[in-house]
Amino acid sequence: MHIPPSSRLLQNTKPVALYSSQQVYAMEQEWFAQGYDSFALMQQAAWQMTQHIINIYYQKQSCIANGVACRHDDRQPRVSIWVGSGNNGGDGWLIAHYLQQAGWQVQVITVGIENIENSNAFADMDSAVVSDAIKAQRMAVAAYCSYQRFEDSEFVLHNQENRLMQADVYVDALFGIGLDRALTSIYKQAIQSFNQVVKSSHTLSKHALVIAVDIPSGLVASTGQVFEQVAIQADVTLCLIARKFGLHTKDGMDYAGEVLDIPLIPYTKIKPVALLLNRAHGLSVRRQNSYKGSYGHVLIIGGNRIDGSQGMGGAAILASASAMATGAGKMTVACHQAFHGALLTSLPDAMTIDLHDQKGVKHLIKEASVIAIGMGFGRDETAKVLFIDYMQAAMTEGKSIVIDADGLYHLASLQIDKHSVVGQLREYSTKHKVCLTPHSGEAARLLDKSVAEVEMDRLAAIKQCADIYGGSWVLKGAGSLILEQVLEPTLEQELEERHVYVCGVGNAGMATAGMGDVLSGVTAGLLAQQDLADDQRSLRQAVLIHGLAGDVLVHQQSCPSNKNVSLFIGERGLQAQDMPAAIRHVMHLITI
Ligand SMILES: NC(=O)C1=CN([C@@H]2O[C@H](COP(=O)(O)OP(=O)(O)OC[C@H]3O[C@@H](n4cnc5c(N)ncnc54)[C@H](OP(=O)(O)O)[C@@H]3O)[C@@H](O)[C@H]2O)[C@@H](O)CC1
Ligand SMILES: Nc1ncnc2c1ncn2[C@@H]1O[C@H](COP(=O)(O)OP(=O)(O)O)[C@@H](O)[C@H]1O
Repeated sequence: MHIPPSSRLLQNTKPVALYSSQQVYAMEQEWFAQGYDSFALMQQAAWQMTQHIINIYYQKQSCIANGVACRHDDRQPRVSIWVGSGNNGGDGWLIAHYLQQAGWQVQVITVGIENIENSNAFADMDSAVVSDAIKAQRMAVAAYCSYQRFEDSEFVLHNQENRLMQADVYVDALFGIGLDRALTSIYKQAIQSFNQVVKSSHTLSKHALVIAVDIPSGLVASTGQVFEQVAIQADVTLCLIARKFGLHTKDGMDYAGEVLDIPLIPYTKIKPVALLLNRAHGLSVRRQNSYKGSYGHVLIIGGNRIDGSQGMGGAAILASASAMATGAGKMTVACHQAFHGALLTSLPDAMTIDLHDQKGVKHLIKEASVIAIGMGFGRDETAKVLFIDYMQAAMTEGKSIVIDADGLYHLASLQIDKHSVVGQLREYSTKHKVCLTPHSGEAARLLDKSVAEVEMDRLAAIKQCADIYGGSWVLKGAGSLILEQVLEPTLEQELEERHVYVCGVGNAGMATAGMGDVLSGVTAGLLAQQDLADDQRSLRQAVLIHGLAGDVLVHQQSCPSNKNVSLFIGERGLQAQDMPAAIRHVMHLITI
């Protein structure tokens, strides 16, 4: 993934609107309803994609050999275009036709197409009975584009090394936004074969390029789901009409490669399902005439040790160190006494109290500006009683609340118990900041669903969480989703559907234990700093800072502004404990 350099970490561009397949179909229908022709749109799409393919290919040719420009060879490029039976395949046929006109050597591989029509090619081209995909196929066949049926050939499985099959560019036009379920056997086989052929081209050091038409086949555009890890592995996706949600969450991030937009039709009024964020809000510098009290007091409640089981003191340490790294003024940690020593060794700036000292903790809840509860809090009955008690105290005192991990576990079981605290929290969250930060497993429990059901439709899951429990939510994972509560909304805001945001930063190095505790700390630390504007201390800002900090540790180019800062660690081996230093660095970079 391309990571922006520090000068581009700030939010100076508009978030990218993301749409579902159904919405893109609706845009097309709006366009056709105005009298525009669908086949003309397909031709336009294919023509523009052809130009992109030519440009990308030659750009790549001139960049190989370690950035030293070298002349590409004189032979015409070879392209292998894999087409399915729908309109995505239609795009592929037309691209084949146009590339052949441009002098490229073209080979079309068809999948799932019974009969290739090669007679009477243009007799009924204007007829509405003939689908756009068939029209496209006829045009390509009439222009003598060579083609082969995947089903007939058995070629891929047996002749992967066959030089005839080797190409410089592979175009995937098997499925576009029409893919909505797990692949049937022949398509699965075709996609696996496509990836294998590309791989064998790479081994012949051909620098083969894979370009997906609209969306890599195998990836569901509305959800980002790939079934059984079978999808085209694209270098570039040429995204038609509007950016698809599935390209930026879950598996989409692994398969889409670089995404280039080909808008084709003008602005639509259809509201996107989500907005992609890559930039954080800039932070103002602190006032000189300020003191620790100006930047809030965070109370972390977590880090418990249940008798006879493992302790989770690290969760509280990571959360508190991260909150301090965002610039919170003061920190108290209510954790099991067994961890006080360890906590003070790593974070001497924190104050400590025993998690089980109910009177003392409730007194501190009064003092604090933000309560973050649940990280390593414990799941037993005693912990549940404490959770209810501390939640009620925090609500009575009107505090901002962050709930994570075991806090979410208790919330889910209190929902099953029909405990009044759930309703109270829902009501409370309409007037006060409440942030809830589950991963899919925790969300599944909160929704009484399986993890697979949550993963199948993460957008629906985060909306259901917000509907049931109220408050602002992040559904963590690759391409975390964020849905924020508007406090005391106007009637207009109440009627308007809220935006879901997708976090466009962060990396797989962050898939290690404790990263969620870090996020809770960042969220609480920002909330505490009331000198910051609402957007600057929002949940989406916290998720962005957390992701950017992960990127600073993994991608050297993320922190070029300060050559003296050496935070680079790399993806494998990144640990949650590395994050506070990177958070501090990001906080500095985004201060304007
Ligand atoms: N004129 C326009 O509107 C423009 C459209 N454009 C292009 O059209 C693309 C959308 O085309 P599309 O709607 O035909 O869908 P596409 O992805 O080609 O395949 C649908 C077929 O797949 C089938 N199918 C689904 N899942 C399956 C599975 N798991 N296993 C097996 N089969 C499965 C499904 O079957 P069904 O559900 O009907 O049974 C159906 O037959 C879009 O991405 C863009 O590239 C551009 O040219 C711009 C102008
Ligand atoms: N592949 C990834 N890409 C981007 N962010 C990730 C990835 N894997 C994990 N993260 C982020 O790291 C954090 C992990 O949180 P969580 O699963 O709660 O960890 P833990 O419970 O161990 O603290 C989340 O914010 C998540 O979005």
